[in-house]
Amino acid sequence: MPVVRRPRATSSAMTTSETWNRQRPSAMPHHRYRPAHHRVEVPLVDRTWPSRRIDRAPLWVPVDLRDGNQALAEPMDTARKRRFFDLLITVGFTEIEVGYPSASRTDFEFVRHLATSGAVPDDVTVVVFTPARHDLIDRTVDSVRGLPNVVVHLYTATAPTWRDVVLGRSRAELHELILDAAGHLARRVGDRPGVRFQFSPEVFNLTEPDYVLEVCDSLTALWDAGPDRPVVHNLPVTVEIATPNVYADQIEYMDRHLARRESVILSVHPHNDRGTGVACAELALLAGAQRVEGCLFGNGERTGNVDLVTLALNLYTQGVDPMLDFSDIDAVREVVEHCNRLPVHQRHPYGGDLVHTAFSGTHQDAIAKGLAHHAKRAAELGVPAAGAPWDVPYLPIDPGDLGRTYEEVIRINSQSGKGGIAHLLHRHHGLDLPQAMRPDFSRMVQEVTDGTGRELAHEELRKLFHTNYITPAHEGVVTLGSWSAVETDGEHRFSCALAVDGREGSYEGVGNGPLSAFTDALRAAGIAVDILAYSEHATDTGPDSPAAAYARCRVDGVERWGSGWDTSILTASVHAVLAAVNRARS
Ligand SMILES: CC(=O)SCCNC(=O)CCNC(=O)[C@H](O)C(C)(C)COP(=O)(O)OP(=O)(O)OC[C@H]1O[C@@H](n2cnc3c(N)ncnc32)[C@H](O)[C@@H]1OP(=O)(O)O
Ligand SMILES: CC(C)C(=O)C(=O)O
Repeated sequence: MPVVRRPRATSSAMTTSETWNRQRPSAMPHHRYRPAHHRVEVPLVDRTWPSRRIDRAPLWVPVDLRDGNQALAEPMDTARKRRFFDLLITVGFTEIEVGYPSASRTDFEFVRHLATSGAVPDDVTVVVFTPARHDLIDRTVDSVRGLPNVVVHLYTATAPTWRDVVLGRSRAELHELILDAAGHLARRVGDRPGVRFQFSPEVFNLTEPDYVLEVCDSLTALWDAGPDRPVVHNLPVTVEIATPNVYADQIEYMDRHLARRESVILSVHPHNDRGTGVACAELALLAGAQRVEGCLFGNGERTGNVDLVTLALNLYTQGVDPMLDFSDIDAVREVVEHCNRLPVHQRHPYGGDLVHTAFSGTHQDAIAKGLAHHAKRAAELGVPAAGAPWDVPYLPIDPGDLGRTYEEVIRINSQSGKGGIAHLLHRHHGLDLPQAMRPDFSRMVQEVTDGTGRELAHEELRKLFHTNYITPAHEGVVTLGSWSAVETDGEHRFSCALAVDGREGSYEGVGNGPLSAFTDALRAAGIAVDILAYSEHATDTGPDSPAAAYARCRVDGVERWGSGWDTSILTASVHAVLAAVNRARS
């Protein structure tokens, strides 16, 4: 039998990974697929985009009413489109793709509705989409009659597989078809002021770069673009097939080589098939893109168009004005969900229900400390908390900036810890548990959440705290009847009626404070009590606000926490000690 030798490892990394990486080959037929670099080659070696920064917002162009709409099981009717359009205006978009007028009567009529209803503000440009067919171009041009600012967007797929399989045309034949359609469009538009042109070589990311340049440059010339009437060349990732750095190289290459560059607006249109649409758009901006097409919350064909909300708020959290207003993100989401009839995922960046919420203990602890630190910092700077620089762990954005409250930032389940629990009790019920008491209550909460497997709302936390730490003062084996505490010349005297295990009696104690006098009275009743820790605070502002008191006591050798809650601080503190006594003796 021949000896099969394993090839020797060529690097130390390989040797190491052979020892720790024990994954097994999958049974899936990965050999059916080709790596991206076999399908697309970008002649760029001296790329500069990796060391650039994005310091301003691009021109955002929402395509929800066209690309998003064409991906819906039930396309929007005029009422839904209008609601979406109005939202886009409110958010601040100034260029909006409104439809594919030659596709359907609904789309055509919506554009006519915009042209005749006064819905389009003077500074807003409407984009309409058309394939390269004379009859469909005619219908498109008819649709925009009366609209003052229009971009007519012509598209044709240019990638080899589409040329060969879908359109059945060679490079030259397809180029000819595009020029013919673009010429027809230009003739139909004539010298109408306020109309500009856009071209998308669909599947740009799989098209040979020299072919894209050839086609785009010829259109720039045909449409006679100039800096005052620039053409938009929109270079889509129609279907993602490569890592985002490849797209960035493609865009930088186009940025450097497109003719009459000052007369061209370089636009990008990423989809999200590999889940990297946002990364593609951001790297494309580094690489020279000036305009981004996408949809709110990433609706669109298959896995969606790039999400403009995420892109804009990513910029915002870098201190860059996104030029869009998402200060009521839930209202935006509500309209988008209504119009698309699709839900936004709970984990969706920025807009999902759960994205500002921490369930896990260490995250909650850090957030609670971070929020307290933020409030302190704002006070030191003399500015409202909403105006102070934001640097709170685990929260990349202040939920308040999106119109969210802090209510949902921390929620409690079995993954939670003492920091989060204390934060909720404090925030919602004014109970500021002493640090040393927090682990004790946290264990109690953990027992419930582990036992039920479910979340505990802040009201349930309060009840649990109340039942375990406050109620025992009133319902234990030691009950306190009428009592009084007086001070004479620095000496405190505590007189009370006590029932211990059902035996009633009157007792007195003295001490250097009311609580030590109370423990002295308890000692007289046969209960040895040491107060090991004690604290108290008002639970709200104002003279009538209740006080909370916390006491850790050693009672006949057993240590327990107790708590009291009363409008009188003294009563609260007496109850706290009594609750600890009862917990120790139960
Ligand atoms: C990446 C994108 O999002 S592209 C936009 C996709 N959006 C849509 O398709 C929604 C709206 N579309 C429609 O309503 C219809 O497809 C229409 C009205 C445009 C055309 O309808 P139909 O005439 O019935 O053709 P059909 O839908 O089958 O489209 C395929 C034909 O269009 C051709 N075609 C595809 N893209 C283009 C284009 N950009 N320019 C010209 N022709 C094109 C195909 O080659 C094919 O032609 P063939 O019939 O000669 O083989
Ligand atoms: C044609 C362009 C704009 C497009 O929608 C795409 O490629 O996804």
